[in-house]
Amino acid sequence: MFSTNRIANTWLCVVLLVGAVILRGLFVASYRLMFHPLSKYPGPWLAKISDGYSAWYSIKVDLHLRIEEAHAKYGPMVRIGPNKLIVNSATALQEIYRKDDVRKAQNYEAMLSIPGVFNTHTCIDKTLHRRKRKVVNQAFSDSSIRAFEPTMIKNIDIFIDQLVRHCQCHQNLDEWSEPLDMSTVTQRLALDVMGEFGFGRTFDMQTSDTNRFLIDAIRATSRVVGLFYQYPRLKKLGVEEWLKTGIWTRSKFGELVKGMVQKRLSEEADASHDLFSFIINAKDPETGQGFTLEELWCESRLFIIAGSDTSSTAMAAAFFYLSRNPECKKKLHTLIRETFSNAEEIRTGPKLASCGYLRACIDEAMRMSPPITGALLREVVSEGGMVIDGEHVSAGVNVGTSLYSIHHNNSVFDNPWKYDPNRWMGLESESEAFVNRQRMQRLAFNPFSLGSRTCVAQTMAYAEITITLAKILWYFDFRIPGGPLGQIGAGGEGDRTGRHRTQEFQLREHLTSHHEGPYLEFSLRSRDSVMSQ
Ligand code: HEM
Repeated sequence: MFSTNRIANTWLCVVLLVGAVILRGLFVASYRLMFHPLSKYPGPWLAKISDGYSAWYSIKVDLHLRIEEAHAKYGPMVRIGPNKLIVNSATALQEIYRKDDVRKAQNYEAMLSIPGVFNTHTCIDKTLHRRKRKVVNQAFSDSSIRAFEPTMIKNIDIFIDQLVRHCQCHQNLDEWSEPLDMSTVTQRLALDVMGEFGFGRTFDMQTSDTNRFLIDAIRATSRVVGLFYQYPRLKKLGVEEWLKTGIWTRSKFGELVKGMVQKRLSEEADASHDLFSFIINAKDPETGQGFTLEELWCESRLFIIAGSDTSSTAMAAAFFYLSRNPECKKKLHTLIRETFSNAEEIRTGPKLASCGYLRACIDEAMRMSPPITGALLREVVSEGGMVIDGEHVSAGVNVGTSLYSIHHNNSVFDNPWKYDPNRWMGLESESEAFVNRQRMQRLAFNPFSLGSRTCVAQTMAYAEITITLAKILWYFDFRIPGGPLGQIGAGGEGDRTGRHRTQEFQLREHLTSHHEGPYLEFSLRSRDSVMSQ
């Protein structure tokens, strides 16, 4: 009798609890659908009531495609989360990222690997960010990048050397190498450059297997962090513990970074020209405090991820588009041979700067496949809210523009899904309409974001990508292999998820992006060019 009552009571409690949860859910959903300041904006209905929508598509690495689809269906202003308004216009982009009415959204806090420890990228507080950025800016000044350039070129030359070996120098000039996955080799190069830039020592990714787990570790870290960025509550609920994805490689990554930081700290600040030579002794002008050990770890992790994944995406994308647009590649081959008299001349300076078409090909690759594809969220903090494209948006709302969508917005870019570097070439005799169009394009093109939170490393990234491409074009020709390998990295005809464009390099978004291919075959352009190696 007693136990029957107990069972009945337990059931009653369970039913009441489930009922309360359902009621609360219904209440929250009704509020978000009908009374929330964003209730008048269109969007997928699930996105309006829960961040679960963004989280799900973040897991599927497709969120940029779903946002693009929502813009096509609903127009330039779409609600992609209960509190997220995404606006697809060049004017909104300028208003959101350049104005002082916003700061980084609280979602960035979900990226922290140590609670309470922010790095330059995750800082939400504007004052703290200004102080960190001031220190980090020194490492990226023009003179600093110039001083680092020989080390960068040393690593690019290892890349070239490996390719020459891959081509097996003894072959006939008209023979082609085995296909090579450009995503993998550019990731290795970018990581070696970041190792040198961050800690004054290479990861030896290009020449040894030891640290190659880093590629998987970075991908696993970015996927987990990207998920929490979309749905911060998941982190608070302790979901990280359940996510076994890459836990082993992620902790190995953490140990490697800690080891490198410790080793670097045991040396003099100026032992090498790297990020640490600037931040080891930097002091906050107000508190007199320097970076703590935990801050150094977090800053280092950021640089390794932000600095490698992005540059390698840009390089892999450029190889993809050039291999599919032989007329552009041919023009570049001629340009590089006409501009430089030998490969050693290929470094930053007036000659490289004069290669406008090379820069146009790189920019066009980043327009088509931006290394960061998503909407970088900003919270409106001005008390009275702010106006975006004529619409009043209340304080507390998260706003953003998807880089992928704005880069394919057909009111800004003619034929936006076509790889066309000429759209970046200023042709003097063009009409006023053409000049206005170009001005609009420039306003909308923002692979490095804009305003006070723009990428700190633009100059360095362009130097790395431009020198690498120019050297490859100097030494090699490349082509797509036949068969299925040649299709890796491209969209598939008939795909219904937004990946149907066969001429588009496909990115899998998780904050930064992962990608595969293109697989390319290489052939040396002339033996003389290798002899000078
Ligand atoms: C093609 C290469 C690159 C692209 C397209 C790129 C893109 C971006 C973008 C879009 C942001 C803004 C992120 C946000 O608002 O959440 C950013 C920030 C940042 N990037 Fe890059 N990046 C590149 C290369 C690099 C490299 C090589 C480094 C380091 C060596 C780097 C370090 C950073 C840092 C520290 C920030 C945070 C800046 C701040 O908030 O003050 N990036 N990058």
